[in-house]
Amino acid sequence: MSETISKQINELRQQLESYNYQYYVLDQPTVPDAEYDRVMRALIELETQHPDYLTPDSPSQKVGGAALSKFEQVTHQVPMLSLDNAFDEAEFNAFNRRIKERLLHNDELDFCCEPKLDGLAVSILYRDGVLVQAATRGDGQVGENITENVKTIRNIPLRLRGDNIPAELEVRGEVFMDKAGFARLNETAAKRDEKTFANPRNAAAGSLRQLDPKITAKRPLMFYAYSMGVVQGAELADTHYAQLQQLKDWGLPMCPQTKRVTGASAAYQYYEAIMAERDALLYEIDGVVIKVDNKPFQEQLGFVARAPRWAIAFKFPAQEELTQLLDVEFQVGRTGAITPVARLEPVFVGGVTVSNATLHNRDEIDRLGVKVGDTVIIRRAGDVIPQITQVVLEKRPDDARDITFPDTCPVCDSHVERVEGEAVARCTGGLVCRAQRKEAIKHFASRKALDIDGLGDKIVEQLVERELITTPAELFTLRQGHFESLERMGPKSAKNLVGALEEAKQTTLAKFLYALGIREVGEATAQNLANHYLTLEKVMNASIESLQEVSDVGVVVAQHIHAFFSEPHNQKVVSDLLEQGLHWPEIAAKAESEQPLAGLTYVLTGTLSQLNRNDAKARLQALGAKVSGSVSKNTHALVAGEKAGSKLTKAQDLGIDILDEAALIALLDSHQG
Ligand SMILES: NC(=O)c1ccc[n+]([C@@H]2O[C@H](COP(=O)([O-])OP(=O)(O)OC[C@H]3O[C@@H](n4cnc5c(N)ncnc54)[C@H](O)[C@@H]3O)[C@@H](O)[C@H]2O)c1
Ligand SMILES: [Zn+2]
Repeated sequence: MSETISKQINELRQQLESYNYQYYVLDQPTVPDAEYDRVMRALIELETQHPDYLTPDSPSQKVGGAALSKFEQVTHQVPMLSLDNAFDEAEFNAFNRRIKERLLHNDELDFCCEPKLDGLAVSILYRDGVLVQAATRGDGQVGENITENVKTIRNIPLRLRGDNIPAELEVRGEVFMDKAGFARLNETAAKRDEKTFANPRNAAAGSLRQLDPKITAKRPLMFYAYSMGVVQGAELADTHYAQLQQLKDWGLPMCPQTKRVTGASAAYQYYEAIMAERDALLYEIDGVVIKVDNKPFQEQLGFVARAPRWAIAFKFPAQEELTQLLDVEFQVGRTGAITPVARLEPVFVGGVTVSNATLHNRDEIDRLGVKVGDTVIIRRAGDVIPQITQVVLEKRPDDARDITFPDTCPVCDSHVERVEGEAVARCTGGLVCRAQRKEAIKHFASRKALDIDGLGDKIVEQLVERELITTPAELFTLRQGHFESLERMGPKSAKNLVGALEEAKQTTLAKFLYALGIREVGEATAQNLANHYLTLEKVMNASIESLQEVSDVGVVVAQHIHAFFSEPHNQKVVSDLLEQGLHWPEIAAKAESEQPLAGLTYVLTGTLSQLNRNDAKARLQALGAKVSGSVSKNTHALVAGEKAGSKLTKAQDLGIDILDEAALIALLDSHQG
């Protein structure tokens, strides 16, 4: 029995020592604070039940981590301690009861309430008002000399101001990084492929413990004072709150949210109010610190091994927790984007139970290096959706398995496309995929596409939900009776819809191509494709290389078009549509007279006020003209709008014809059928 207890205790101690090392020395924690706190509680519980095993070198009796030897060491005349924790209201009330009993005090106590800043404790020594030394907490007894680094923090005065300045004043407080500064620092680091910090606390610690103060100076560090250490040659106030005011008068920054209250329930209200404000605060906090305000009471209460009895860190519910990644599922969005979603062992974090988290895309999976079966850190802060922030590698099981992205859509089995340079993978079955059906059919029927009069979004939704149609082609198989069965649809509207469908069958190749909803193929691109290839068959068979010859089509769009028409499901819908009788005038059959600008190259420049640039281009192309982006001796004419620049000058130099917008409109109108 006793052997197993001692073994258990040793394991917990070793675990905590390793966490301490990663956290305090490397500034790189591997588990969330909540996990650390749990292990610590388990240790304290065992040590309380079996006091024989309690030793002074147990992590439960020690503060922080050892001072790094690369810095000069500073011995603290008054030890820098940690704080005891309360994790809920009952624990906080127990704290209040304990101290009142110890003080034999029946009335409500005054408390000084402060946000618990998530940074690191620092001691700053002023002699005759001048900053002479600064040190980290280290192990509480011995810290690191970081004077030059602390001097670079902008809101720390190098010289005190005001009256009655003590001969010696040791100020204690927290150095931290605000949320915006932390985000910027990590962004820059990520861009340079440098290591990023897990949280603002580690970023602050890592920045402050730099051997080169010039690096510290570049980091957005801030300081708030929260107590005094050694003080000589000054009268001090007899409450903690009033002492903070004295520090403020001497020019030291103090947290603006600090407040004095009377009684435990007022302190609890403060805790709730700050928790509600938490997301809006500019800096990260992990709770509030409640301190007995009366200084003589503080002295009476004194200390236990590693913390004062007169204060407590009342922690907020954890925003980071450990859980296990059970599986990864792939969801298809309404535009075909395939998103990996993590299925998690349900865990209570940030105030809710979380069982799913998005993994965004393949790049994110690679960045995390995560496998199914891994223990991961999940973070949920405020309203932000839950994120997996880190993998706990030391907890990886032997049978952890790689996450493989599907080659085919999990919904419709169409091919999955991943365009180079884009993080997102997509289902190419735009016309058939159940996940994309509603959007695809709405787009197909929209005004600039097939323009099916009366077929609004609500109707499409009903048709799809009732499974009356699964593809745009099936729209044309619907009879009046089908429409009449829909909500709020009279016989007359149903009849009109059937007529509108019949009418929509007569279209143009450009509109048909646009209606298919190929990614990044807008109206203008569809028109260019039609002008270039003249027939649907040629568009469908075009290679990626050939597609790039079409004006405005780059490699990405070419890949989208090619992938779309390579997908057999889509080919089937296209042939179904043709079978339903969709048709358009053959462009190739156009008489010469209908292509009056064939062989002529136009260039558009400057701002057009009446025509939109894309329309102007499309109309020129419809008349057979080529529209190019640059002026050369082959240019037939330049259309110059307002504020035309270098292209106009070049055209003038080359003696090329120049049209203004009015002339262009006249030209287009003169060829209007
Ligand atoms: N994730 C890990 O691996 C890991 C490892 C070690 C420690 N930790 C975390 O650190 C905690 C222990 O660290 P700790 O000993 O620094 O204790 P603590 O951070 O829980 O509390 C003490 C510290 O609070 C800070 N503080 C902030 N605002 C304050 C204020 N207004 N007044 C007084 N102090 C204020 C001071 O720096 C003080 O040293 C653990 O509970 C755990 O959450 C995590
Ligand atoms: Zn699909």
